[in-house]
Amino acid sequence: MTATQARPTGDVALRVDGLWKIFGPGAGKVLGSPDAELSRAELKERTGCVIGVRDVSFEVSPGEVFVVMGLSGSGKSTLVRMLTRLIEPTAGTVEMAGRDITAASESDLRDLRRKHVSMVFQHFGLLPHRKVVDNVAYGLEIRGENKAQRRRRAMEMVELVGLNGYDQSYPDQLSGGMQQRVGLARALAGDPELLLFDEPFSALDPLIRRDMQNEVVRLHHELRKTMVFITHDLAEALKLGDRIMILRDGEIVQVGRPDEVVGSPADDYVKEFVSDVPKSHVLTLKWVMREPTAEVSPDAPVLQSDTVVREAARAVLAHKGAVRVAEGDRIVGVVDDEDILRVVVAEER
Ligand SMILES: Nc1ncnc2c1ncn2[C@@H]1O[C@H](COP(=O)(O)OP(=O)(O)OP(=O)(O)O)[C@@H](O)[C@H]1O
Repeated sequence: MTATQARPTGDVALRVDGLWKIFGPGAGKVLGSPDAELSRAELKERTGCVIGVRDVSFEVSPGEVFVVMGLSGSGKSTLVRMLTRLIEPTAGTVEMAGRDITAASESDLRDLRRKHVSMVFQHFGLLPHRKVVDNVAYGLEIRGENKAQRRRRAMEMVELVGLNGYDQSYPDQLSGGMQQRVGLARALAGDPELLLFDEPFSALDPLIRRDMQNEVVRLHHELRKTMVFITHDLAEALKLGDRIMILRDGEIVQVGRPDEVVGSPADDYVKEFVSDVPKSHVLTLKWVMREPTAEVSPDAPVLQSDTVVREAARAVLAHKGAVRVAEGDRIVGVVDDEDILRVVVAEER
């Protein structure tokens, strides 16, 4: 198994296997023919078909935040829409908690979208003539829940996303950030197993955007929902993702934890992406440590290898000489002032 296909073990919330989307007339005939080997540009030139997503496979664990990142046109929206079959895949399978979505009937799909999966979009999609509380309750209404129940739940969600006092407002009376909070509350109201975010904060001002990212981090800590989050912003991906999948031209370039993507970019495309990242905020000691040496005192402090460099800096700099780095109980390396400063100084440059 290659690094780009690294898979988590244990339970699986979402499994995507060999997923393809080819747009255009005759798209169904491309797979299984030699044309399937062509590059995106060559295929377009030869057949007029466009590859949206090419042979993508990955798994998401329960409670994981899985970020899909790539430039415009890399296939992010097509991929996320195929997960609930808002776009029909050309080939491949999608399984959610063991359910085969690709084989599901229309009524199963309706059920899936009403009860099990919620989506948050860039354009909030709020109903302008409904108050905040009624927008939040909308999905519950469609599900047929009674009025008292859905109102109670909607008010809980309004409070959860920090919109207390705005339940009777209309969407156009709220700022963009607040409208997106309504979108979040609406998505959470039905207690879905999986939340899909399609560039939800791209249209927001940078400060509001940061607030909303923090809000997602907070909600995730609180609710531990499985999330698939689409973005073209690496900083957002690093902040939110337990793992990040990087797409280019519809294909997977790399899947890994933030420190893996920054510490060991799969190719020049990813290297370019991560070149401006403040590395000390992302890299862990694992990426800067050296082999343990005999000179390191057995009394030297021990830090875990998954400690972020920036957080370790104070302890390392405060100690005279190298500190030890451990994985659990096992000492796996040493780090001294110079190793830390090398990362920090490179960042300054
Ligand atoms: N309905 C369609 N018909 C033909 N080509 C399409 C269609 N939808 C998407 N594409 C093409 O598929 C490719 C992937 O598009 P997609 O919108 O998934 O990318 P994206 O990464 O989400 O981009 P963006 O960030 O701009 O939304 C692009 O080349 C796009 O032009």
